[in-house]
Amino acid sequence: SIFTAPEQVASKTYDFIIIGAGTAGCVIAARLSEDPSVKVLLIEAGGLDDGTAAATISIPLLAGTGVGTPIDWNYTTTSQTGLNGRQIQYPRGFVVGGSSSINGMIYSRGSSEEYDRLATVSGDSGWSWNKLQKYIFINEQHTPPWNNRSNVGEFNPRVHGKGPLLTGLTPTVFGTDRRVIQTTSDHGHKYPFNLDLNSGNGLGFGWLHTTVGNGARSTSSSAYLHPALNSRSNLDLLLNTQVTRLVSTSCSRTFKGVKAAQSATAQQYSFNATKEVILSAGTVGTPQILMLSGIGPAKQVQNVGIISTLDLPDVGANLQDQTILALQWQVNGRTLSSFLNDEAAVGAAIAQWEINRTGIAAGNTVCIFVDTICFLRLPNNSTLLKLGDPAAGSNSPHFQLAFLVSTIRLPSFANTFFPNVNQIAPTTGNWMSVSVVVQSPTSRGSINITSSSAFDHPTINPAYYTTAFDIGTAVQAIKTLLEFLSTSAWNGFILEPFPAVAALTTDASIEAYVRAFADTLKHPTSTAKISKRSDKGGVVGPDLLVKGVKGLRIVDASILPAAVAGFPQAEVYIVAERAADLIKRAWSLT
Ligand SMILES: Cc1cc2nc3c(=O)[nH]c(=O)nc-3n(C[C@H](O)[C@H](O)[C@H](O)COP(=O)(O)OP(=O)(O)OC[C@H]3O[C@@H](n4cnc5c(N)ncnc54)[C@H](O)[C@@H]3O)c2cc1C
Repeated sequence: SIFTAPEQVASKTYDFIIIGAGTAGCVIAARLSEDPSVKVLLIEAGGLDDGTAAATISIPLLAGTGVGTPIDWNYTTTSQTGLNGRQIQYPRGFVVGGSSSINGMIYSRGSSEEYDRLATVSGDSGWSWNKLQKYIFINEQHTPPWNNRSNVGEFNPRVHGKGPLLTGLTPTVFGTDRRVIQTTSDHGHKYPFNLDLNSGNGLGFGWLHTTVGNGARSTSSSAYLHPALNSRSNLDLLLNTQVTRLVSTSCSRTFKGVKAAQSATAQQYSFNATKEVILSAGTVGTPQILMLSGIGPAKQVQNVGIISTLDLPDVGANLQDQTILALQWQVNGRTLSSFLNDEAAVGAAIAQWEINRTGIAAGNTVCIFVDTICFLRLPNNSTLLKLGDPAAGSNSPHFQLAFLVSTIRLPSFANTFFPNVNQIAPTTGNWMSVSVVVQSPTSRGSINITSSSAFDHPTINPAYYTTAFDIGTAVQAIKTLLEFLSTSAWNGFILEPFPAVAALTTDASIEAYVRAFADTLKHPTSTAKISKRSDKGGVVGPDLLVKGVKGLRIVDASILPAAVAGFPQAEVYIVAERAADLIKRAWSLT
């Protein structure tokens, strides 16, 4: 059943209570409720992914437009010293499906070494790439684009499974895509083509999967939750209700319930879990709820008047996030701006989508869609590596360059201009944009509560570009991009750089550009990171149970030990699938 207020929920006792119907939470809810003998309650702060939200979420053309709307938590970071003191808008999904309902839809698993690192830091080989294969296969499924364009030679079918999460490649090859691929064929030793970046080999240039299938966005809600809700009576979803804190049994650290309310002034309701409470509130929400419950750095918790239950210093610490910024060139080709600025044309595309989920709107995202991408390492002789190598291994990337295309990817069209923060897109000319991401940042930030109320936003401080490695890697990434675009495939296509890009002639000018324009890529992780059960540091052990307490598990991006070498949602899905299996085994469920 679906409830819109806590008083509607007749039973206050369930076997499992899951906090947050986001990317991970929906997977856990759907998998646990496969066993008809258990009752599962899923509590979500946001609303259902229907009504007006449904179009924003489902229509690929509109992906990205949920940011800054009521289906976004609309957080803001603290002033970032590494970004000239700027504060950054910090989106997170506030709706069923969580961030999988508002994200950029890119599906990229990263390198196998990343999962092997998860196994090493947790001391559990079950988290290794090889052992996780079965969970990857029951999660994801490659599907053809809406126009059935052949994807032969653009991916490896053997590394994709039969799961409910639908992914696919672009419906139309774009001129820029062809030039990227051409460069890999002209200079394969330097710019190697990778048939499938989801194969565990996460380095090189290749085609990018997105979570789009049958012409629509696939989310953890559409893939997992709704099918489960539609077919089972042992799963309840409570909407518009925020968990305000976890409740332990008296005089013990066994967590057997939650308090929840619809606003700071509304009545608080209690719900009890006879088996487990599972926290899936995300990298921001999870440490916030832990601290509100007295679990976290004792001093921080006490500062806002909460009694410390368990001094766990790593709660809210180790925040890692990646940044994005774009470089733009005027090119010899038509752009899509006229379509995107033409309300009637966009309206017609959406009307066509509503009829049969085809056409331009069934493509991919409107402003930062990527068909081709590369994940690269710093040169082996880079002095930056003397600072230490934060990548998961020697086959894992330090940075990413993504070749941005817009919604209509007809062969004769060029890319549009992707403006950085505070940049205004030119109204004339045809533009190509390429984004730059430091994949393995060493800067560490934090999440902290500001009051004892769950309804006050926590402080979010990603501490961007506060290490020499991060800024140096961004500079190197931009230099690599400039070199890549000077190869022959781009001759005659690139006319001239945007003035701000033309000014990038020295390391100092590139660094200034990064600090002026870098924005969040919206990939925060690691605020409740995993470690060996015997390790003093970390928040959860290899089974994702919170250290030092009983009955409480965390399953979301906060447990990841480090920023993801691909894009995080794929890894969150994979972690959630294995976590569901661990929970089922712990309670002998089917
Ligand atoms: C705009 C945007 C673009 C992105 N683009 C990409 C991309 O293209 N590819 C990619 O791989 N990743 C992308 N990401 C990141 C990716 O979506 C996230 O890393 C991933 O979805 C996180 O999953 P999660 O389960 O940890 O958290 P979420 O999916 O965010 O789920 C957390 C859920 O908990 C709920 N919640 C929080 N607090 C409470 C509370 N107190 N009570 C009840 N419920 C609560 C939230 O409302 C939410 O539904 C993007 C993210 C954003 C925001």
